[in-house]
Amino acid sequence: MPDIRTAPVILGDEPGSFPHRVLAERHPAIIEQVREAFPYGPGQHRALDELLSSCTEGVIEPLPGDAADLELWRAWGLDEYAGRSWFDVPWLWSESYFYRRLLEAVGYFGPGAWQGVDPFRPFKRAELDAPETDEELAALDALQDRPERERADALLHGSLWGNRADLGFRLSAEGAEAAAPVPALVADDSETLWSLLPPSGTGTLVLVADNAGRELVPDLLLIAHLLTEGRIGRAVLHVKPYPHYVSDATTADVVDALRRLVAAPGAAAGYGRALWTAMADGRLTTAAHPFSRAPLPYADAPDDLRAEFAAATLTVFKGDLNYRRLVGDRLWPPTTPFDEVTAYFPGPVAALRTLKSDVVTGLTAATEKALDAAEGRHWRTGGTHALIQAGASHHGQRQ
Ligand SMILES: O=P(O)(O)OC[C@@]1(O)O[C@H](CO)[C@@H](O)[C@@H]1O
Repeated sequence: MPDIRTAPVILGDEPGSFPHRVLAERHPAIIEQVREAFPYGPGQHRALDELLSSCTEGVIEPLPGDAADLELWRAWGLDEYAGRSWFDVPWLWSESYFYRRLLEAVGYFGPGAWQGVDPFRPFKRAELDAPETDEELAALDALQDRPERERADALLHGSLWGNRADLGFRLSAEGAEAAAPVPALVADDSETLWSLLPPSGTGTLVLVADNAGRELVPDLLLIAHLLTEGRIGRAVLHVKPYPHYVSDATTADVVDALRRLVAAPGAAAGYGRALWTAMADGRLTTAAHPFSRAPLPYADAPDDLRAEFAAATLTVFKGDLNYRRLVGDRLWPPTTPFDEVTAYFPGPVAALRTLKSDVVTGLTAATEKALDAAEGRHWRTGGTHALIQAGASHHGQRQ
């Protein structure tokens, strides 16, 4: 049985590795993409230049002394990592801190006229307005006459594969959407997941969202279905309090997605109206907990968040980053049981994720062997495979 304390934490220090490429190539590309998308002034250009040289050849700089979240970041490890190379500290930490610094550089935290302006908004909007979104919404019309379980499965898969539409990922994986996923699902615990949400259920679903746009829309459709069909009585949608990892959803993105749904033709508008009503009467709420953007695994979640997860009927984590944080950003042997790495979690938990980083658990030895034989390491990061994992037997013990 693998020892969960000894699987190595992923760093970005190995040239040629996926994490190294993210730090050395993706982050500079994101800086340039954001710079080109806005008519920023000289101060912002200077700050972006400084961030570019810091993250490629410099060291991690501390936050300004008056930053409102300074104490939070100190509690999350800033004092330990400041002064070290971005490549030598845990990759999860390094990436998360990069996004914090990017917001700083463009004046997101103010004071000033750029306070609160999401540097990723143009990309999120473009995706929401894309013709592909129209096509996906139009496909709902054909679903309406199908039995409940069939609709539930279709919407679960919509939410799962919606995770491929992550904008940051596309910067370095153009074409992944068109590639044939073989086998598409490397693990499928959907029966367990549905058994946790029976049609007569009245419980609470916590959905920890990932990306805005073409991922958030199907997440919302799934929630609408579960509420309307009585599989849950309430849903809490956890989003980020600040823009993060390019396309991560914030409350503003939820508003955009809901407005998009209610304005759509056909069945989509009905889902949108059901959600709008559920927001008004409190059956659907959004949450933006500070820990949602922490550079740490969910095993380190604070007590208030643990209590919320403990009280939920099911907590669903969406996407690659949330998966890394749920199981720990470590190089697990892929056959490490999902139940084992999530044993600390205080309630029933599920993950819906396309594979876009090296972390994976819960595979059978045969699946791992077949994937390695067919693709080498590419299946881990290419975004062409996905998993549905769920576990109900938890002790909630801290690691
Ligand atoms: O969480 P998401 O949106 O599914 O994916 C986030 C991601 O694009 O960012 C990281 C690299 O920057 C990887 O974990 C993953 O590829």
